[in-house]
Amino acid sequence: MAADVHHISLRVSNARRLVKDLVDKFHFSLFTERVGEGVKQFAVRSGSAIFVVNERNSGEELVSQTGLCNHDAGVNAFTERRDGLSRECHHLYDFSDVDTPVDSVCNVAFEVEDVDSSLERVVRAGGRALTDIKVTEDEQGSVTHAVVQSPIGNVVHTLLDKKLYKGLFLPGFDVSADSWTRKSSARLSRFDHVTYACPRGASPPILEWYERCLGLKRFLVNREESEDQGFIVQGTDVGMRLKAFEFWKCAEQGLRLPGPSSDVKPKVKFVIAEPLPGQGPNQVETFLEQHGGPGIQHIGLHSPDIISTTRQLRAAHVQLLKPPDTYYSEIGKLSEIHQVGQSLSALQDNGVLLDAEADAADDEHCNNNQRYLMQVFTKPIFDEDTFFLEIIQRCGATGFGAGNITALWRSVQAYLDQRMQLENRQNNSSQ
Ligand SMILES: O=C(O)C(=O)Cc1ccc(O)cc1
Ligand SMILES: [Fe+2]
Repeated sequence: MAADVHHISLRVSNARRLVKDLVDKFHFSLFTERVGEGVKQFAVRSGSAIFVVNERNSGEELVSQTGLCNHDAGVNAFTERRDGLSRECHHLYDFSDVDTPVDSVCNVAFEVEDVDSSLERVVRAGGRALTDIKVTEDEQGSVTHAVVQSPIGNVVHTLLDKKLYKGLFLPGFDVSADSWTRKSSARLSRFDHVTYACPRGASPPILEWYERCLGLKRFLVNREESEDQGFIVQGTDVGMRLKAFEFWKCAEQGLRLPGPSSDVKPKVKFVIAEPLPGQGPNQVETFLEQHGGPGIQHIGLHSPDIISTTRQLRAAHVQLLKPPDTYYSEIGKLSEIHQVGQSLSALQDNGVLLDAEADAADDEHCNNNQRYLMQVFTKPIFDEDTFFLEIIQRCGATGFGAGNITALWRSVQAYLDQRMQLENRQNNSSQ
């Protein structure tokens, strides 16, 4: 199935507050919104990355009476209907059957060639449609969509076809009254990857679902990964299994030689993280506990200039995770950094991690063909220790670096330990 991410929806208790943060701190622009009785949906964009911020509230009953629902496309032999229509219309292009008790990222919406055939494939492969096929329209044209349940917790996927639509975003959304935007010298350009957290042993059926229902394909996280075990990150205080998958580029575009002149848009990647057995409390389990089940743990956003973006984030008081002090003095790290032409002090001052692909960094003749990536991570952006953002700049590298994942794990662990100590101290002093 040829598809790509159209937008990602979040469901939060205070939508304006999050939108303001995304604009002020991450330099997204608020460009369109759908605000009515009991409904608040805002769309912000940076490059091709679009977040729809939906406000969760208790006003769902109100919505079926507001007349905002659009007509059904009619024929649908395979939908399990329940009372989905009014709830879906609460957050248009979404489905809020099970409302999350905490802020959460709940919908990765895909743009597809044809909703009918995509939905048929999902249902034939054992997936579940949550809504009928719907057509929404305004004077700019029409959009067809349907929502399917993902195999992961509260995450759903909206399948959208907007070939017949010329408007700014989607029918039902108006130009935002506020149009918040910021000047920016280092704007985030696109979604790079979406990382799910799931319980131990849960990744095989999840992968199968994505392959069967949506046609995504597994790829290896890095050269150290084994096909059946996934990439195992394990150390004294580290333990998780990672598997990754993506839409297969060639299925849609035919075989094209990759290279600087190629205009093939990189596809969003998906990563599943599951904790290994025998671990103490760790970041994947903390997510599952505080989120109330599996879901989207973090999203990687691509920056064309990660050092400038990180400086901008720090100036806006975004809390970023610092890697352990030893990270930059690990054996080989300095030469890895110099070999790809980056500066240790710029990376270290900003807490940016760098990972060069082994074969490229080891080969001293490989200077013009270096493949590396740089990453930096925020602390959780909601009230709970759940969802966070990552800024990533890829310079030829397509996977995920083993060294960086371990460093990230350790810095998240240090942050969680600190939070736990603080809570314990507060509890003790209030007794
Ligand atoms: O390295 C990345 O960017 C990943 O997305 C892998 C990953 C997944 C889960 C974690 O808790 C930490 C790292
Ligand atoms: Fe990531």
